Amino acid sequence: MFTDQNLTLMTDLYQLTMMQGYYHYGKKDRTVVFDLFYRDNPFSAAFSIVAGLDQAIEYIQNLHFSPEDIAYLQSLNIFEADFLEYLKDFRFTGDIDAIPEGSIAFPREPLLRVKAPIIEAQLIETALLCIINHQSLIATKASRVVWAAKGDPVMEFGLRRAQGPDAGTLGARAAVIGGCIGTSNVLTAQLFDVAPKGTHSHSWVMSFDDELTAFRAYAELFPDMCILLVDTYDTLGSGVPNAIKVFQEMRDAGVSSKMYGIRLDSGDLAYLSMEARKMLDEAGFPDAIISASSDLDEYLIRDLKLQGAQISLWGVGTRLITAKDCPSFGGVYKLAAEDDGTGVMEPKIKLSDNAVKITNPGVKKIIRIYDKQTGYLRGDLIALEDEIFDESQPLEIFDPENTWKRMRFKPGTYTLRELLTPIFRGGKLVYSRPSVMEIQQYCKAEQATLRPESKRLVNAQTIPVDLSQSLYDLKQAMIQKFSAEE
Ligand SMILES: Nc1ncnc2c1ncn2[C@@H]1O[C@H](COP(=O)(O)OP(=O)(O)OP(=O)(O)O)[C@@H](O)[C@H]1O
Ligand SMILES: O=P(O)(O)OC[C@H]1O[C@H](OP(=O)(O)OP(=O)(O)O)[C@H](O)[C@@H]1O
Ligand SMILES: O=C(O)c1cccnc1
Repeated sequence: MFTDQNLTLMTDLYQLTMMQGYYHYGKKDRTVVFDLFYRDNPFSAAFSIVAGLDQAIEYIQNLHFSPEDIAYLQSLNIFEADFLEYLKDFRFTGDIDAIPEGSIAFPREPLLRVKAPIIEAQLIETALLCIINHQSLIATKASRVVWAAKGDPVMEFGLRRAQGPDAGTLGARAAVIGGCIGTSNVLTAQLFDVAPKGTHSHSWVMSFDDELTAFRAYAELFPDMCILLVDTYDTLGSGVPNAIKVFQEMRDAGVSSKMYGIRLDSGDLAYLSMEARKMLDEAGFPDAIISASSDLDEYLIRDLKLQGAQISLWGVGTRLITAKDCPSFGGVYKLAAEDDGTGVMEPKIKLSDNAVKITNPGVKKIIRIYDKQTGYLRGDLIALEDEIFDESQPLEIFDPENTWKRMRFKPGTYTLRELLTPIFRGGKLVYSRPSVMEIQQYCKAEQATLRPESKRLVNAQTIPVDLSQSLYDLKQAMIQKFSAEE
């Protein structure tokens, strides 16, 4: 199931009952603004990578109630006839702005901003969250795995252990956005024009009378992607020696391979890789690749490197595709403003006893601040949409929780960039959709704007996300007003 199909009923029932309510009470066309944002980075990271926008676009473009959908809703006997009639011509007619896929993002920033009639904006909450939450989670996890691999290529191998076909296929897409060089999932490779990657399995070896014959047969068929799995019987006793025999036979026969080597899939990967490296080097195959898989993640890869593992190609499955140590991305979708009836967008706020759960009111934008000299990201500012920031002026930002914590930037020392990009205007797509490999390149450049301290796997240095003075003042005034009304 993919987002180029009609997924209109892929929503929570309450969105439809509320739509019926907006219709019934004559407020369906009231314009509102919703923000899609999250409150905490997954994996205790200092940032997240946003992904899934392209599927969100397809979802919006295909949004309509088919005759079957309407017949089904009618069969529930909870919707009024005129509302069901209205649904026949339902389409998304609003505006969407979003942070481009592959971007670095931080908590509380609107990743996506929907401005639309309330009846439309309400319906799409669930699907947008489902799509963006999942891919952002996997892209972020992948960026960590790739970071731990320190420049070694990482292949995504998780399909068989993903939480279903969509998670496996779109998760692999997100993994490539996060930096994986390719995926074993051929459907992902086909759909998104990314590299299919792979070796062979134990069953291949076991299906032959002996390991050497299995290796020879594979090498003959696939000399240019000849990564032999050496751990079926005895990694150092037979696997590596048999692989070396086959590499020698290829060389003797004048077969030059673009890519050859071994894969380790069990045992002590550090020890086995170091021993295998020695054996391959001594046999005259210093360019033979040693790849590894076996329940790997960013921590194990880092650890294996610290142990001196001689692995230069990584296959990462289960723990990446399932984001095993943090299985959800926690994005939410909250009302930020509503037309007051005269065309003016009135800010809305959700209060909470928990300060971080109080929403930021109003129609907002995100301004990213870079150090002009180093290009490093210094902080983000969430501001009201009509605010103007001028790089030729000094800029001061402050922590909204601890307002004495301030950062000051002199003119000439910083540059600004607005993150939210127009995607839909009046229901029409106005965004040119980049390819997954273009998004991967952009994501790499994005990550280069972070200092290494912010990419650490544990205790990463956080980056300030502040509110502009105007937004801060508005928020405080609204908190006071609603607290006083209680
Ligand atoms: N040198 C190492 N240091 C830390 N972790 C390692 C090292 N070598 C392997 N590992 C990890 O330890 C775990 C190995 O688990 P385990 O011993 O249960 O299985 P295995 O060696 O893969 O064997 P099998 O597949 O036969 O069950 C994997 O997550 C693997 O990545
Ligand atoms: O360990 P992961 O990170 O999840 O990577 C994917 C795993 O899937 C395969 O194992 P599996 O036992 O399913 O099949 P095999 O017989 O090919 O080893 C492969 O050998 C990896 O170990
Ligand atoms: O090609 C591989 O080596 C592979 C593919 C899927 C899962 N594990 C390994």
